[in-house]
Amino acid sequence: MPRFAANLTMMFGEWSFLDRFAEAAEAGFTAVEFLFPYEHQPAEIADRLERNGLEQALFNLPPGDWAAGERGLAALPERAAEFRDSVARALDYALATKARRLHVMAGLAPSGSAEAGAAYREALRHACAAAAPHGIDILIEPLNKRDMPGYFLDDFGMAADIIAELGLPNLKLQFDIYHRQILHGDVTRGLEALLPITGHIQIASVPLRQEPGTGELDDARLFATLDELDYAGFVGCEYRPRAGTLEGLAWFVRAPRR
Ligand SMILES: O=C(O)C(=O)[C@@H](O)CO
Ligand SMILES: [Mg+2]
Repeated sequence: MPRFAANLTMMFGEWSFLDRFAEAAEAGFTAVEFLFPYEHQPAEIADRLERNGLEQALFNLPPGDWAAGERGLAALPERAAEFRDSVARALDYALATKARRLHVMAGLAPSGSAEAGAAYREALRHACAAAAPHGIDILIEPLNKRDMPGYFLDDFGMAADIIAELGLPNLKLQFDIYHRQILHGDVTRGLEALLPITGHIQIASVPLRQEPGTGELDDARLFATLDELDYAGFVGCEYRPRAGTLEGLAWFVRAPRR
C-alpha cells in the first residue's frame, strides 16, 4: 500500500490550519501536504510537524494573488522577478519543514504561447538550480481545464515533453490521478509510462473530487498497481471530504510508522 499524505488544505477543514496536523496524525497519517503555508511562520509549521511525528511531503510555491484568481507565476514573462522571489520564499519553508518536493504552478496563459513557454522553461531552470543543492525536487502538475480554465500546463504529454527537453535531474511530474482521468483517462497506462519521471502522486475520486473509492475509478486497484510498479513516494489525498474528514476515512489504510 502506498504511503498517504493528508492534504491539509482540503482535509481536516473542521479544524484550524495549525490544529489539522495533530488531527491527521491522530487519524493515522505519517505525512501531510498542503497548497500554501505562507500565512504562518516556517518555525510554526516545523513545530507542528515535529510534535506530531509527521513528514512534510509537498507544498506549492507562492502563486501570486490567489484571491484575485492568479494560479502561479512561472509562465508569466512579466512576473519573472516575482517568481524568483517566490522560489526563495518557498525554499525558506522547505528547509524549515524538511520538505523534499515543491510544486511550481505555471499560471494562467495560453498553452500555445511561445512567450509563456519560454518564460516557463526559464522559471523551471531557475527553480531547479536553486533547489538542487538542498536535495529538493521541483514538480510540475498538469491541471484539468474544467477546474482550472486557462491554466498553461493542461496536458500530461506536454509536461513529459518539457521534463525531457529540460533534462534537469530534479524536475519531476506531479501525477494527480484526478486530473489525469479528466484530461486523458488511461490512468494505469499513464502511470506505467510516466512513473520514471514522477516525483509525487495525488488522488481523489472522479468527478466529485471526494474520497478514493467513491468515483468512477477503481482506486484500490490503482494503489495495487503503484505497489506493483514499486512506487516508493507519497500519494497525497487531495480531496474534499463528502461528509466530514474522519467519517470519510474508511478507505484509508494506515502505513506502518517509519
Ligand atoms: O489542484 C491541484 O490538483 C493541486 O495539486 C494544486 O496544488 C494546484 O491547485
Ligand atoms: Mg493536485
